[in-house]
Amino acid sequence: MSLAQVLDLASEHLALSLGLTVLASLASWAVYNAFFSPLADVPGPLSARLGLGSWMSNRALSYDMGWKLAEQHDKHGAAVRVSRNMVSLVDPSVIGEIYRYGGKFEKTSFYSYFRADKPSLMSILDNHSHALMRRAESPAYTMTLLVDLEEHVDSCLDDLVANFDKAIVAGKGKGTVDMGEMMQLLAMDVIGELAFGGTFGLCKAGKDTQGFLPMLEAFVDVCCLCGECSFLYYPSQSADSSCAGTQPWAGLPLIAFCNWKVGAQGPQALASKSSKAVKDRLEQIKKAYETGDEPRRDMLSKLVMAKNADGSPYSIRQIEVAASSILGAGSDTTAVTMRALLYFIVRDPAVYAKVMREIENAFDSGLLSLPIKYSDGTKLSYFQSCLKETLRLHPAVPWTLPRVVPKEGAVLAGRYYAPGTQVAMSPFVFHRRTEAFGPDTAVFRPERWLEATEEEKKVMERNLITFGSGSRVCIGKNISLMEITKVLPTLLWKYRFSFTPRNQPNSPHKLPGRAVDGTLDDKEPWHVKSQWFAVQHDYWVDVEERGDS
Ligand code: HEM
Repeated sequence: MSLAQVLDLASEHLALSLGLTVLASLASWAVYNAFFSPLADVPGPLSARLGLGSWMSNRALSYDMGWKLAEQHDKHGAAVRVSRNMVSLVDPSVIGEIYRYGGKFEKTSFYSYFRADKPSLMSILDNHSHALMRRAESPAYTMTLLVDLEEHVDSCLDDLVANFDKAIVAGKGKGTVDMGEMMQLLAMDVIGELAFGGTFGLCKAGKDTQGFLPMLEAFVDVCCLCGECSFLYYPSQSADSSCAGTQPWAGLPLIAFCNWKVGAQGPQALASKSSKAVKDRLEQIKKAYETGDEPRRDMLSKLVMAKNADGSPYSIRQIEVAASSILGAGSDTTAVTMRALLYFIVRDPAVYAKVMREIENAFDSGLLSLPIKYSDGTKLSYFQSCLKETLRLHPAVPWTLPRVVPKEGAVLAGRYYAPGTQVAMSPFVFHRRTEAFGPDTAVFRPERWLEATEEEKKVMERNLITFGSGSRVCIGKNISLMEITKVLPTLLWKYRFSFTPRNQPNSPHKLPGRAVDGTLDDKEPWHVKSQWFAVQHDYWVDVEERGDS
């Protein structure tokens, strides 16, 4: 046979050989993952056991993380393999192991997709660098500063209330408002006040004039998808990797997608607002030194004073990244929780009546007055137990909070996991397990927090992982609790709320009702999408003046 004939034959069969090679590689990859991987014995969906990595990506695309993962745990028990190398766990004993202070489990590179050109508290992976950054930025989150932050929440709340009043006038005594949007505008404006030197003016305008909402939504979509897509994921395992930093190739789809989905308006508005705010604040501080005036006290005033571990001051870019990450971490989460708390209260007439009795008594006795102080709102014990129960049943972040098993390996809930294995817990799934909160976990029952003994309360507090747990626990927890404790009692005191009926002419609803546990039901006032955040869409509420406020 001549050389030309050999080449002819080879090219004829090249496509076939290539196809067979790909098929054989995929088959051996799947066989290895299903039967020989160290996680081969952990049950889970077929695609995860075959190592195809598509199960988590599907959750990111289908917005059904919470209930799909809960289904898997109902079917398979306390440990579920959700991807080639990740196991979701729901055993209470592992919280302290995986997330504890001073522990060795680090965040997985999933979080690196939350990073801009510099790491933030949320996206930094290695524990040592995180501890240094947390120390540098913690003055922006102290309890003593919290009191100063209250007046900024009050001013945003005044702007929000004006929208409700306008809707009531327009509706001749009964307004209909998009509570989903209203709560988001408020939460964003509050972050503007706290971390960007002033409100974004969204509540005043009554709408998202800057395009922030679609921007944040697209950003989280891309983070979840890239973070779970194996072809983008595996090359970025190193601790300092980042889509927009050390791996610009991986950042390109992110930026392209954001621009395609929302245009550049949101990111640009945010970038120019943050750099102007930082420059203005540095100028103010300089002037304050000269004139002896006290500069405005907020989170930004603390961030501009932050120092790196070597004593050098934070660069302007570091301050901007810290402020922007506060917007990403603190606005959606707080808005989701405020919407859910109002939902759980209004949905049950007995709960609504009890909350109102408590608030009315507090106003009558002089415990509360407008503007409501956080320290007074914390004394509303029934309201506070409603808040706890909301944090349990509708945690703003239902996604798994994944960590890497350290080089020593780890025994978790009686099974050994090899170094490098990823282990995770979803607050949504865990909070609904009987091993975490007893037999009636699916029921909204605020009384569970009031009836519990001190010992039982301690266990429930430990099992409540809405804000994460241990060394990477949410640093903004108290800020959001302060905001919620001021806003909700004020709105409940001023207005009477009911869900806008879905089956009526001119109903504003556009999506089918879907509860946080995935149940499709037309009685639901909203449509929940469960991804990194459990966001409520299409949430319409009728609002009337209460009269005696
Ligand atoms: C109800 C409201 C909130 C919820 C449910 C929530 C939830 C969480 C969770 C679950 C984490 C841990 C993520 C993980 O371990 O993977 C976290 C971290 C974080 N949160 Fe929040 N958050 C809320 C409000 C806020 C607010 C208002 C701010 C800022 C003012 C904020 C800033 C942060 C930051 C900076 C981190 C990273 C902390 C670190 O790793 O040191 N959060 N949050």
